[in-house]
Amino acid sequence: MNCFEIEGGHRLKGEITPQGAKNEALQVICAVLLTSDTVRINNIPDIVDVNNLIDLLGVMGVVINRINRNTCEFTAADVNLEFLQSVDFKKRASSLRGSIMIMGPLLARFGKAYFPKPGGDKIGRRRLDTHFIGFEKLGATFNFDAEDIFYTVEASAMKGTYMLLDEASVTGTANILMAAVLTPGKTTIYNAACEPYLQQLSKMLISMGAKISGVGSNLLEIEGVSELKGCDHTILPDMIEVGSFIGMAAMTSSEITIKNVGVEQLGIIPMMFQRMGINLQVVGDDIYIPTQEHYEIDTFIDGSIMTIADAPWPGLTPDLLSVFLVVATQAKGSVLIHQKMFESRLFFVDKLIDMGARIILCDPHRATVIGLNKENALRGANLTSPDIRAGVALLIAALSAQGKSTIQNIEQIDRGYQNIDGRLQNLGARIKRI
Ligand SMILES: CC(=O)N[C@H]1[C@@H](OP(=O)(O)OP(=O)(O)OC[C@H]2O[C@@H](n3ccc(=O)[nH]c3=O)[C@H](O)[C@@H]2O)O[C@H](CO)[C@@H](O)[C@@H]1O
Ligand SMILES: C=C(OP(=O)(O)O)C(=O)O
Repeated sequence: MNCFEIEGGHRLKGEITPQGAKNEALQVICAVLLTSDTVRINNIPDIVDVNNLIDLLGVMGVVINRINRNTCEFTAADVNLEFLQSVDFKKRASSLRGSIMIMGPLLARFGKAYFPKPGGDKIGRRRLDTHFIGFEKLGATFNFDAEDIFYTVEASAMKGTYMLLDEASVTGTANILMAAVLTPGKTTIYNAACEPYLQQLSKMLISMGAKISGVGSNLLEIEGVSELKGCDHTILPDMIEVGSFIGMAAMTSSEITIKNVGVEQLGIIPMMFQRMGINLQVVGDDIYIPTQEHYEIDTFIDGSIMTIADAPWPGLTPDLLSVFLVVATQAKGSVLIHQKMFESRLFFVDKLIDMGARIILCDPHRATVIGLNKENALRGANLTSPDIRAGVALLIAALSAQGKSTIQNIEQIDRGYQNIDGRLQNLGARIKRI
């Protein structure tokens, strides 16, 4: 097991370019199963979760042609459906969460799909009801083997319909959308998630011949078509990486330019960092963060302590709350971090408290952070990364801390961040993989 050894307290400087978005990659790579034609995808992040999904498709019979580190061609002409019952399939599919999105395409194209318990971050209960209720509405029958934890959906004929999702699930919407594009008739999905990941998936499906309207809203209308063709798709920059780098620059008092961020698709992320007092400037499609010795958290207009909470898009993505929390530890002022969606994502604050941060964990969903205003640096510590985003938050804390830190379980960070140590070394970070 690798770990990171970090000597903190040094400023960083230079330019960094975000990788392609992990959560978009997982959607659009699953979408290649919708056609027997070749689909080319550019700007694929070279990260563990995405590589596991590509390998899974490969063993399912999809022909994969890796053009270079970040570009792949996929041809799903012969998919081996029998493999979906094998032990190997169960093992591979359950190594990540995003692979659940093979179900919609398989159901639409072959009339059946199977799935074991999905993997992904252990950040609280993560139900799949929305996915399966949606498939059932389209006419599929659903079976859940509770002993084996194995999900089955089958349909001899599906038909477009109206559905109101019980929640705006990101992967659920993607799964139902991919099933609906090949389902005869009109499907309406209300309370659809509308993250840039889904906008990009829709854009790709439209270029494959799908008929979708309402892209970017929570009301998607789909007119089913009988087949889809190949396409060439480019993944957006990873907005979670962009946010992580903004937080890192502020915490380490560094001057950093984040290149080609896809600023139009960042939603309220830059504004929320500005409310944390961080000076960031949008220059073309780059974000420039000058060295800042101090940053002061805004209050609400009435002077009360600000709350930073997650919400379905275009609200603030839950995947950045750990970064906002760590950034607040060195701000001037106080903030309440409210993680509404997940119930086990804030426990890593214990480690920040060990490093000297002033945080009160009010309950599993809420933490109050009283900023140190950089008057006392955090102390280096031995840390373990509990999940992908807490892992990055701890990495940022370690880079800002006085002294040496080690971070164990960095496989969690590698799931979502491409060559993070190498890219941070280029900015002058003293980080070693040992
Ligand atoms: C592979 C992938 O793309 N993973 C992302 C995806 O996971 P995923 O698609 O699994 O997450 P969902 O959107 O289904 O749900 C996430 C959590 O939020 C809750 N919920 C969801 C919608 C809603 O309107 N209200 C609500 O409370 C759910 O009950 C669940 O606890 O979306 C999450 C929410 O942005 C992100 O954290 C994950 O990184
Ligand atoms: C929670 C995340 O990922 P996953 O859904 O793949 O576990 C994430 O990307 O922050």
